[in-house]
Amino acid sequence: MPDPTDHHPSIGALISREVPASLAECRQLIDEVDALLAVLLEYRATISARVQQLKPVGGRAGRDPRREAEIVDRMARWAPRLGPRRLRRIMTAVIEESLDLAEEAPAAR
Ligand SMILES: O=C(O)C(=O)C[C@]1(C(=O)O)C=C[C@@H](O)C=C1
Repeated sequence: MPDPTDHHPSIGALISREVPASLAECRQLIDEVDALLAVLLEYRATISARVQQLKPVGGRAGRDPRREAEIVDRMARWAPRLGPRRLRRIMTAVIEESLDLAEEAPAAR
């Protein structure tokens, strides 16, 4: 898989900055990164809700552990310090919350 920052150069520029030395600057950068994470999580949840409508069995009943393991393994290539164990915990929460949202508010058709 190509480096994801190849397609999103502004993200590449953001993460290639040196980690700041001051608390205020670190928090400012964290706020910037968290805003991006929020936008991406929201978008991911929207796509996941659509997938639930497209699968023969959607929602929690159609949970696919093999697909979830593939997602984590692929992500671990781009987040080697977090690694698969932490990423699995993070992505399990992300996926479960997405399925929960999809049940509450199905994707618009
Ligand atoms: O790919 C799927 O089959 C999905 O339902 C999407 C998704 C996800 O949000 O990534 C959600 C639940 C599955 O267990 C696996 C992945």
